[in-house]
Amino acid sequence: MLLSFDLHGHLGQFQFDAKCDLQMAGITGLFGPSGVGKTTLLRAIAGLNRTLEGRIELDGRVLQDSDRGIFLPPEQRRIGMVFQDSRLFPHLTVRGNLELAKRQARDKVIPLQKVIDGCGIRDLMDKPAPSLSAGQRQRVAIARALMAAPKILLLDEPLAALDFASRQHLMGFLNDSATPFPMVYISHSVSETLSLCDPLILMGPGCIDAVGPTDEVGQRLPKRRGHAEVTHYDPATRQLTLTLAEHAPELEAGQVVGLVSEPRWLRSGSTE
Ligand SMILES: Nc1ncnc2c1ncn2[C@@H]1O[C@H](COP(=O)(O)OP(=O)(O)OP(=O)(O)O)[C@@H](O)[C@H]1O
Repeated sequence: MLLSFDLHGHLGQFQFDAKCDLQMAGITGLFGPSGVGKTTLLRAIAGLNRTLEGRIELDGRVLQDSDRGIFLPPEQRRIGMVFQDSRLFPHLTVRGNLELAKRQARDKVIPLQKVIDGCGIRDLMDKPAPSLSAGQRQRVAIARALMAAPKILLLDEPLAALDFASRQHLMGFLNDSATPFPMVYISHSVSETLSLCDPLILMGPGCIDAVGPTDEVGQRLPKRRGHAEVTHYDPATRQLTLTLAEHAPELEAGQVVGLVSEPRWLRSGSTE
């Protein structure tokens, strides 16, 4: 399924000019520093941003062509979108939200039970939407977007509110679900992007910097340097325990995170 866009315009002082032809399959990562226009691009593709001029075409269908005065509204684009702070229909339960989405689906529906298990929302089904925590709401928002069976799904930091275990579980499920619904996935986490996404789009300020297979483009992602304190040293096994001094969700338990320089206290066999 081909997604093409050629969009340009201003958002206040911010200048945007991005062009790309993307063969959508699986999960495409959209990566770049804060403020370069990732959300702006996804909102434009979904039809939620009328400020940018230009052309968007998905699977042979023109969604926007400013020269010809074409701008399909979001509900006619069949594009799903999950934001970091997605809202659910507040007057409905979780089940009600999912059933409503299912009614919009035309084909390729994933069985409800599979979505419930994949998103880990079995215990939430009869809860009113406003009673959910941020992480629960996020899981339901992903489930709802999948139930609507969009042509493509745009995910803007969808796992940001989730704990490590839920994130791992959902990443596995999204990976499995990406066959019928190709996805574009924004994340600030380097490890999440590298493990989940292929190909990758790298954005610079208001523009596309690179597009290509994760093997190649992934080399350009920033290498993170973690600051950690030594909280334990066992002289018998010479094993160090480090505690990260900052939140670094992309670093996983058991991962080698760095090198201790000048470990004077190591030589003396003491942690003083
Ligand atoms: N409605 C608006 N009016 C003026 N400027 C805007 C508007 N929306 C976005 N911008 C500006 O456009 C730029 C891109 O914003 P955008 O949210 O798309 O970036 P981003 O790459 O998604 O950032 P982040 O990773 O922090 O979410 C920013 O400089 C932002 O201030």
